[in-house]
Amino acid sequence: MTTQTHTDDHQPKQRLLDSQIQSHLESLIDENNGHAYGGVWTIKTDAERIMLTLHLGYPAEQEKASLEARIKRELNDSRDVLLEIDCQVERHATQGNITGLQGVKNIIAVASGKGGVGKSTTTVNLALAMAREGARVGILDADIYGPSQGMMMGFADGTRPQVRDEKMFVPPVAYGVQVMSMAFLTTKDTPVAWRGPMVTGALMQILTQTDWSDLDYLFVDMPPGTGDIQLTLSQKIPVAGSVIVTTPQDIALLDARRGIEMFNKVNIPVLGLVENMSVHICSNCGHHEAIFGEEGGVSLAKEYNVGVLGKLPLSLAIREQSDAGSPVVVSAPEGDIAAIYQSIARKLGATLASPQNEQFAMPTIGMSDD
Ligand SMILES: Nc1ncnc2c1ncn2[C@@H]1O[C@H](COP(=O)(O)OP(=O)(O)OP(=O)(O)O)[C@@H](O)[C@H]1O
Repeated sequence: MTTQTHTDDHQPKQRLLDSQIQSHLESLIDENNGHAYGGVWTIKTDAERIMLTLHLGYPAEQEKASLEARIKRELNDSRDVLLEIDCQVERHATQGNITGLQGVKNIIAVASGKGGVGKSTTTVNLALAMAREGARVGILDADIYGPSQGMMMGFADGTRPQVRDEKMFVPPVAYGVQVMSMAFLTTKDTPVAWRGPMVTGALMQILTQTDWSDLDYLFVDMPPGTGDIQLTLSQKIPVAGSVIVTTPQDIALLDARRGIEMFNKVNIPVLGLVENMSVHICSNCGHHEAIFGEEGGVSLAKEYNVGVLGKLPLSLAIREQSDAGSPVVVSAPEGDIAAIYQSIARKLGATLASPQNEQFAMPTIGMSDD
């Protein structure tokens, strides 16, 4: 089997048998999870074209063009290569197999060990990136003490969800994403000095009384930290997987460690870390500077055997666009930063859908130490 990665125009192109195409494609590595694609291809050929359908359990629409080009190079066939991606997101196991939520296939909790690391910004851009990959997506802003999803998604102050049948909230939609937030139900004067049980009770009520419509992924922007509220939510919300947002700063890493341990305790797979504000790129000269230290998230990920889904630079555009209600993934979708969020979204979907994760999602026996 030839596995050429480069073609040059002078090299005579080959004409592969369908079985050869099949074995090339099966051994191709899925860059979103590091494993070979295997038998997920439908192949049709004629005199001029190789028509491929890739069947995936996660959305990857934004990767289509680059993957098609990669396959063209790999096969080095004289015919044209046309790629379609068919995505079927399945419902994955929840912690302890607790009952899932109507209208939602998979809930992803986005957490951080401490406040201010960019968890909400990451959630909103990740959700929008997932939608651009072709998934149906929602966001629940559970960051009760600083709900910011409404503002970042461009909703006007005072936005309220409609109520259906006097009991279900219809989530407002922005950029194709369904959003619910405590901020839609309260006023600025509502006291936020609620105690834990009130907070978790109110959030569970919003979660279950929202008429989520046919979502592949619902991102829950968790309250920052790893206290009682977070632990209770992690036990009650039927979560398929979690993402931890951290900065490379030591203290944030210590806190992120607590986040991983909290999810381990309640048997929620940590699908990966997002390292935020990992380098500063000078807007004048383009110089990269790791102001919060280098590779912190990577070493944490190694220690706990979780992957780093991606790293975001400290960037003025990320902050300004979120504040303006038009996060960078939708305001500059072709830019370098949007590309990082797109890659994180695909990796997240691929990690959740991988068979390795299903094994991890099974309840573990005899592991608990408390
Ligand atoms: N990569 C980044 N580059 C520049 N600014 C960023 C970046 N990520 C987040 N920010 C900014 O940092 C501030 C804090 O971000 P954000 O509100 O997302 O953090 P958080 O972890 O959700 O905070 P909290 O938990 O307190 O709600 C915001 O002003 C946001 O715009």
